[in-house]
Amino acid sequence: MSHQKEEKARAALKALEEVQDGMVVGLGTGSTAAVFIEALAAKVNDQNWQITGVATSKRSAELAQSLGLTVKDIDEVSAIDVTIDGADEVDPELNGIKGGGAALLYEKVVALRSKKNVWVVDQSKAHDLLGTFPLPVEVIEFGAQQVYLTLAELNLRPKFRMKNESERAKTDSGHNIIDVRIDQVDDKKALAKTLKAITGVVEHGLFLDICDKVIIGTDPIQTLVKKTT
Ligand SMILES: O=C[C@H](O)[C@H](O)[C@H](O)COP(=O)(O)O
Repeated sequence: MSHQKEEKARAALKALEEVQDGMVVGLGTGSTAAVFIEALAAKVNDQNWQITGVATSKRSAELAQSLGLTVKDIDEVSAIDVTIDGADEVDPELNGIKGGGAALLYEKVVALRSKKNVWVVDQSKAHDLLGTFPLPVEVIEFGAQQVYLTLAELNLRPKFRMKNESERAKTDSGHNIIDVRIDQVDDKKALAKTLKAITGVVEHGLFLDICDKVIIGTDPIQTLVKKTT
């Protein structure tokens, strides 16, 4: 197993400690979240726990169900106790970039209704400043090129995410993704507002003030916890 995979697995397994019998658990998307889902399913089967999962993508729902976990739609639960998800980049204030796997929209919907959000990452995701990783912006198909032009006018160096040479990638909602570069942008909160205000933009992958805890799967494990003011 590669070093990075080992760290992802260590973080994902540690996150099991966040879950107790009876909880409704948000199931993130990506390779790290997948390890968590597998470990959670094993724990549930072993301990005979009653856990309800709320998935942040079709593939996480399918994985969880294939392992015997109960999965409900977000609109079928009254609350989500904790969500365990991966991230593409995280800073020391627990702000992050998500959506490398195109699941940012459902991930943000689930995260914003979760009592606690825990991210599981390997060391390569931890950065002092956000912006090394391209920021995904989810846009509706109609007029996507117009949004692209607007993002170019904002000097965000947009690039359509492609499925193959001729086809644009699509999210679970059937939207397109435009990846932008935000390494030159100092005020990420202002950028988040600007992006949300563009007609045609559904969501962006800046997760600001959402995460409560980051587990970095180094040996020994490092934990970052949100400072309460
Ligand atoms: O859209 C995908 C998600 O935001 C993932 O959580 C993120 O890309 C991290 O994925 P991984 O754990 O595979 O690095």
